Amino acid sequence: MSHNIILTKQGKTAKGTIHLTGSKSECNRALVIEALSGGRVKVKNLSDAADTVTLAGILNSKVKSENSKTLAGEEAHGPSTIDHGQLINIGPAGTAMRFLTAYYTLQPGEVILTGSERMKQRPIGILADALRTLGADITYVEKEGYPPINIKGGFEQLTREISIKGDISSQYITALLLIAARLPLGLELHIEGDLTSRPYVEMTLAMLKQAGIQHTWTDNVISIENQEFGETALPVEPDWSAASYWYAIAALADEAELFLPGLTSYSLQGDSVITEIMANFGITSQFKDGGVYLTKEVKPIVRKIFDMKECPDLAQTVIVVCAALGHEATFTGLETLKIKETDRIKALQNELAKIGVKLIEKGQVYKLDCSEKFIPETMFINTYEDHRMAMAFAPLAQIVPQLEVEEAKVVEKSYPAFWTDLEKVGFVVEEQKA
Ligand SMILES: O=C(O)C1=C[C@@H](OP(=O)(O)O)[C@@H](O)[C@H](O)C1
Ligand SMILES: C=C(OP(=O)(O)O)C(=O)O
Repeated sequence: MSHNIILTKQGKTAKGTIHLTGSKSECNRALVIEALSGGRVKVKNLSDAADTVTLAGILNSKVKSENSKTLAGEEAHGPSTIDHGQLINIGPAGTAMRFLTAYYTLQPGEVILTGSERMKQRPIGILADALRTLGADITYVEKEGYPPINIKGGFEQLTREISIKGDISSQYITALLLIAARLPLGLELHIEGDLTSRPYVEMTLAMLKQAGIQHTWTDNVISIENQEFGETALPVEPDWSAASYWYAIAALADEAELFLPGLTSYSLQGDSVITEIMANFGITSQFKDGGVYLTKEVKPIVRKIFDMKECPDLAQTVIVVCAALGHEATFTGLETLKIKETDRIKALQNELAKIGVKLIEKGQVYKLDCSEKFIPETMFINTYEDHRMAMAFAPLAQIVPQLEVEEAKVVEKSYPAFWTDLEKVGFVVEEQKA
């Protein structure tokens, strides 16, 4: 049974303190690092994002490390033996799918990794090919290049040098970097073409460094030698992608005073660039008292072009804010949106049409046309099993008198407390059976 949410809000003032959960991206890296380190590295402030809870559950249930040998022939660290042909379902978690694909090539035994119906349409071939070049045994169970995949772990490494396309998903690169230090020959990764979502690769390397793993990155080549993890804690910051919805709420309010504890200006998360993006919409971010204060000043919006290549998860947030304000901006760097939880371009086009706004694709450039924009009395938001569709459109409840959002629990993927947090700043959230 799916439940929709009806959102209403009196007035256009947003005031309150919101404690955000930990970054799903940082947590999922930290969990894999922890598992590969055999407990030397410990994650702190684990997120309650469903993708993280799923990954933690899978990694924790596989700890049977006694007496087993790793690929390198040393004593195993962390999860290492797995039951023959075990089926592991990671649901809609893209990072978990990609990171575990690499992770299980190191673990003796055989697994089938699968996910939601959408996951079976999200490509994995580029990563599987790279791992096969290293020597891993990966085969496709259904469609070539897509999950589910069968992994026979514990391979003999054939080479340390591989090439990988950088413009489809940075998650493939992260997956390889996470296991690199456990490869007997290490890894020399040549990134071909443009690198998309670059801050996520930087996050991976920064977290590995915190865990004692050194690297070099020269031009398009990242190298990591075989080396041991250090004994350390990996603290996780609150989620900046989640923070973006609070920036959107502030941007669509007349008055805002929001405090988001735990966020700092020196984040590993590229999505912290939301502070700069939203400055264009009159939002000031002041870092003090161990968090960030957002305030709003109504002013004309000048910036016309937004490149989302380094922060794709912010695209829906920023596009919806521009549409709601009738700001006809141009967007680039949206190519990867088509292979995320849904085809986010199509989903945006469909939902923005409900307020008369068009998102027009011209090659690699997307332009908003707000010439026929209107504000309906009620609006139904389809969410396409995409948490970010629900959260990016929810701020519109400040403008549209009644907003119904399909399948409220979709937000659990990254931000389970989203609806209850909205109530803290005066949104009225009512559950409605679909
Ligand atoms: O590595 C990560 O944690 C992520 C990388 C990005 O994916 P792509 O590299 O596929 O753009 C981002 O969209 C995703 O939500 C999380
Ligand atoms: C794209 C996302 O996640 P993933 O690729 O991990 O499913 C996201 O959270 O927006």
